[in-house]
Amino acid sequence: MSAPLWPAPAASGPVRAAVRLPGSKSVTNRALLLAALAAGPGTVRRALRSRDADLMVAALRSLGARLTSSNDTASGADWHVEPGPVRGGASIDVGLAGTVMRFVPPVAALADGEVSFDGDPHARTRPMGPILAALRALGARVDGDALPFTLRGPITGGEVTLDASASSQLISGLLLAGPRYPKGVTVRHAGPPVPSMPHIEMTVQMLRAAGAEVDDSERDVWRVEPGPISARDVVVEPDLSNAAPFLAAALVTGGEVTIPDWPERTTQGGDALRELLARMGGTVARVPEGLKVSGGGGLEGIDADLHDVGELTPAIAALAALAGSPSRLRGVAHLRGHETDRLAALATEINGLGGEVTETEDGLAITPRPLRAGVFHSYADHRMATAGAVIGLAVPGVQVEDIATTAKTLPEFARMWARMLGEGH
Ligand SMILES: O=C(O)C1=C[C@@H](OP(=O)(O)O)[C@@H](O)[C@H](O)C1
Ligand SMILES: C=C(OP(=O)(O)O)C(=O)O
Repeated sequence: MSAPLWPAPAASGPVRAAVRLPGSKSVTNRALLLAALAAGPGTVRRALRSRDADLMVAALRSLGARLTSSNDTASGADWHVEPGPVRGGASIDVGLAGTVMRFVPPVAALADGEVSFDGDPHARTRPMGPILAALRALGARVDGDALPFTLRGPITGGEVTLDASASSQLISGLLLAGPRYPKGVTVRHAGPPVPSMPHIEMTVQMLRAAGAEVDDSERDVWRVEPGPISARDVVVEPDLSNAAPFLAAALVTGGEVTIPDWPERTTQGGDALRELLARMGGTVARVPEGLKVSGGGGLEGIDADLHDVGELTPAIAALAALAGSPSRLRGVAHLRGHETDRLAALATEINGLGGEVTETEDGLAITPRPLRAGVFHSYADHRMATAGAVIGLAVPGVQVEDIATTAKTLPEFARMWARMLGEGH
């Protein structure tokens, strides 16, 4: 049975809007996890409320932490987090959340007792083998190399080598729990280059901010010393990856979109939108309120290596399909292991509307063609759904299947999109 179809609104003119985005998924889930492992109670403010964040909250609760929210709205909350001894006996649902499936097992490995993990059907195909093997090498009993699996600690930590070319999260997960292992942890990567390095920098920076000692001076080696994680009051930045479809709308419609509170400095990969959108013809400016992107000067294709910022690929591919010249998106073979095989999904769906997209070994070659009305399937992938919305701005009659899947990181997407299009007309 297929999910409902959402008629993607076509833009009736240039959009002019300010779009306030909820907190970053990546920062929220790291901050909640570190707070749950801290030496005392702490607070995570302006945290994202979404499926992935709620799954993290539920996982940490079932491992023994107490989390209570205030200022709770559909898309944000302040969490008060009281750590407790990490306990076994839990059954954890990871949904389709990479941050939950890769970050929580290393925490569960602190417990003296069995913890079982499972998730959505597609989650069972996402790469987990290297992190489970690493936990096994560090002394945990793990049955299985993918979801579902059960894990039994406690582990003492130490040194481990793994191939993290399929996902940076395989490293981030081991590092985040690392200070709590009696011997700390040394993680060595051996294999093709690790993608999404800004997300590992985010992990290292957030660990250091929480008082952990991290040595990342040698390429592909990370050492986390054992020690307490400090209790803190953390404020989560807006989700810059989720800014992508909204800023893309400025380019597609020749309008202007401002994202308030764009951080001056950040480890979020989404910050690369400033450069990518400028290269595609946008005018990008920091303004007192945040970041403003204006279109109107044409939409050009791009040849870009997105290895560090793979999350942005669906939005960039949507823009590329509407551009005035061809594009090559490179360095993103690992997207085949994301929420869905994003390279296949993007090629199939854009081509289904009359486009010309071919998969390459590590990305996509996109030749713009006139597109027509049709269904854009989302494959339970929030970023496929929002890519369909971007194309729909310029192509009347696009229907995105299962827009509700945006709840993974942005439950308010459809309402925010409508509001953006309503403003300024
Ligand atoms: O650590 C994180 O918060 C993330 C790391 C990246 O994963 P990959 O390295 O698997 O691409 C990114 O794509 C994902 O959305 C979030
Ligand atoms: C790859 C993504 O998510 P996850 O955290 O589930 O890996 C994403 O949000 O683009």
